[in-house]
Amino acid sequence: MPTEPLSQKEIEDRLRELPGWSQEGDRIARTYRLDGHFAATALVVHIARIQEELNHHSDLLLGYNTVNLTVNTHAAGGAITEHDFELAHRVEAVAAGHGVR
Ligand SMILES: C[C@H](O)[C@H](O)[C@H]1CNC2=NC(N)=NC(=O)C2=N1
Repeated sequence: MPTEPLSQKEIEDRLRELPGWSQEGDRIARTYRLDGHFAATALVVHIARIQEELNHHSDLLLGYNTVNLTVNTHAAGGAITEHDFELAHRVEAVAAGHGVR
């Protein structure tokens, strides 16, 4: 998959396909709200497995019942690339199963 930086229009077009996701500076971001701390922690573990499989890793912030994910592509100098959106879609595909609100 290419690691070329996406243009601002490409980023905005792709974010429209990802309700709940937004651009925060040079990253794309999402916060999930779960039903308690253990559920939030379980989602973090699941995300970690996906990230290892993709070899693409976000920064995750675990709160009491929230998981905040922010990501960009280090290999592209911290730009937003297709890798970041691939991760976002993979996480979205499993998040509902964790009972996100
Ligand atoms: C060597 C290894 O493939 C790279 O460091 C991978 C690991 N995880 C990564 N994660 C992110 N967010 N960006 C990268 O460029 C990246 N590269």
